[in-house]
Amino acid sequence: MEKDADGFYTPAPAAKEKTPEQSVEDKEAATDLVKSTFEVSVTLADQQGDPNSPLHSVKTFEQLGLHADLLKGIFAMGFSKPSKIQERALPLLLSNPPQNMIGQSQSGTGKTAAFVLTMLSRVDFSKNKPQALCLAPARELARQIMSVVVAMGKYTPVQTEYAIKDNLPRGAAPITAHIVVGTPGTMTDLIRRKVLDVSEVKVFVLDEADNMLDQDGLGEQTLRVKNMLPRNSVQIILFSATFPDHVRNFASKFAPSANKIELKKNELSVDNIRQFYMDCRNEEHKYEVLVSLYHLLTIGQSIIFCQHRHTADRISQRMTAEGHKVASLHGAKDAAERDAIIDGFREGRNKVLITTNVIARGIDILQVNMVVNYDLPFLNERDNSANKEDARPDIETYIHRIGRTGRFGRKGISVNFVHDKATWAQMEQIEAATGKHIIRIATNDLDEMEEQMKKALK
Ligand SMILES: Nc1ncnc2c1ncn2[C@@H]1O[C@H](COP(=O)(O)OP(=O)(O)OP(=O)(O)O)[C@@H](O)[C@H]1O
Repeated sequence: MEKDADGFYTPAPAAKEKTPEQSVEDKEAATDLVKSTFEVSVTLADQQGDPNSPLHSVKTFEQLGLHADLLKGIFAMGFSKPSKIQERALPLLLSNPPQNMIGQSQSGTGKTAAFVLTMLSRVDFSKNKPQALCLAPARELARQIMSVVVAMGKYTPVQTEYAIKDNLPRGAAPITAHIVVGTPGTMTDLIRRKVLDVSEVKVFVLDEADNMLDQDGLGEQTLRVKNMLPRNSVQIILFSATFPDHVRNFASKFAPSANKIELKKNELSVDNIRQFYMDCRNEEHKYEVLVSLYHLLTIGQSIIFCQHRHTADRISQRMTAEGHKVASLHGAKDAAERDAIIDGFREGRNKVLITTNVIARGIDILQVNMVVNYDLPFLNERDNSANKEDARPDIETYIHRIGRTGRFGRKGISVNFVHDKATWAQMEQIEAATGKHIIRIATNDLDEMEEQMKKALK
């Protein structure tokens, strides 16, 4: 086990709309910030290897022996040095013969670039066939991953295709693109319809892998895709900020003999996200408190998470009727609308996004400096135990939700609304599981909230 204690993250630039040039400058400045304070443990599939050997960690992108066109793409994105997970994962991901990887690192620390670079460097551009597939749990995340593939591959001849709903019409010609990114249902459908020929696939990536493998969620569909791929010749890459025990075993079977990079349990969320809670009297009071926070929510950008679609719709309609500008996004909206809403938010046209767990994972919008858990995430959804005392908090989803702020060393704050015994108990369990203190802010003291917010974001 290797320990790093290089210091804390430093403040992010003010949240304003940025020109592409400014974003690149920000990222260059940010590269130095992700000197993590967290511990990772590296377990090599080949037990003879020494995980602390310099060969298993790089300090520069140049050391990776990447093609010059890829290096050019990386630098054009404003990345000057690899982040910790990239330092550790990339040498293992790129070594030959290819080896599977199960990689864990906190939210916003640069996992995407690690797997995108692997896909791009393994593809043979002279073959017009799909060679790398990447699955994500939601179309918004698939589109974001694709934007990284396109940016990083800007100076390569890479061709890409989406496997997301409403992208390819019935009767579409076979895909000739090298890299296909999508969601598992559509990916399965395209393979079955023979629009996607997988015979040349050599890299298979699951982003948010614990979610993709969860038996109660997307696990079955993901397994179906894997079972259609060539046997034994595909490099399987699993990445997430969380790998709860109940999926770890399955992950090890899914990606056999994988190199593993793991976080310690109390290192699951980054320290640069300050966590608060507000003690509301009841459901209606939650709404009033949210409205009273509107000014603070719009200082930068913010995401409000609800457990149900109807709550997201209801509060956004009410707030809109009362003259506030908010957008709402959830899985019941049609594909085109979802794309327009997330793009509008990404571009800063909307500053407050009210949503469900659909974008709890992976979404990377640097200007988001506040996350509100209007409802805490909980499990036991099927028994409809929303307000029952036995509703267990969904710790992983909580970690991912608050991770929508505090990206790549920036600062951020999260606020939980608690309003009864059950939500109190859930929050205490979250505190215990993450080992992070959640600070109370009075609901009637907006000045304190503003003060705390300024302090946290300084
Ligand atoms: N080496 C780097 N230098 C500068 N910026 C980087 C570097 N690597 C990644 N980034 C930036 O850091 C941000 C977070 O990266 P990314 O979205 O890959 O995080 P993640 O680890 O996948 O997070 P999550 O667990 O939430 O999905 C992105 O804006 C990305 O462009």
